[in-house]
Amino acid sequence: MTKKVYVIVHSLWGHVKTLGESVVEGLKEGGVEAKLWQVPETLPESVLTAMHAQKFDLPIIKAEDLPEADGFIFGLATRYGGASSQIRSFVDSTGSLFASGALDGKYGGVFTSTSTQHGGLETTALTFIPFFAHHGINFVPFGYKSGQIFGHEEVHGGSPWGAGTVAPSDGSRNVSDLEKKIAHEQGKRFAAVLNRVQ
Ligand SMILES: Cc1cc2nc3c(=O)[nH]c(=O)nc-3n(C[C@H](O)[C@H](O)[C@H](O)COP(=O)(O)O)c2cc1C
Repeated sequence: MTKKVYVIVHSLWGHVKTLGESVVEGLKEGGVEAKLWQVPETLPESVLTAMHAQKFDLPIIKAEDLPEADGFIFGLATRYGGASSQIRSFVDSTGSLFASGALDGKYGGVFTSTSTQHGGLETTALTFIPFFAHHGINFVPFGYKSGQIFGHEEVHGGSPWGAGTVAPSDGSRNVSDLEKKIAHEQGKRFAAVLNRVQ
């Protein structure tokens, strides 16, 4: 049966969403079903307006949607070196799935977005792993095998943890072609891992 992967993002200005679209394309190329979701927004409208937040036409995920997928890849916009509270709030809503072990044995990955090169790309990924561990979800890293994150010719996000982008909050930089390529490859590699297991 075709495996199903949910790509779940929180994105205020679109960078994480753009990466998520490339991850979805890679997953599909890798032969699995893939769907892009966003987590519920938790900030008041007045704050979102002040932040010039964008609105995205993506379905909003609920905890009870998770068991139907074989894997999840979370798109994490960094806040103070970790995942945003919107993502944290969503994972905090998975308590009943934790209690029943509904996600045990599934597969998980992450990709990240920071406004600065060293503003938390790795800490955001690393500090999200306990969520997977507590649910018994197998973390699937991006690794180095594809070779795509070795280059030094241009500034780029992405690490052995997962794809990534460098997204200054003044909107002066869009997700680069290389970062999209890395995100696409992450999706493809995640699909390959899923297709290797029962
Ligand atoms: C409250 C807040 C805290 C942030 N903290 C960090 C941070 O610790 N490090 C960093 O590099 N960028 C930080 N950023 C920048 C965001 O991570 C960046 O703008 C975001 O990843 C862009 O993704 P998006 O366009 O999908 O929303 C912060 C942004 C906000 C609003």
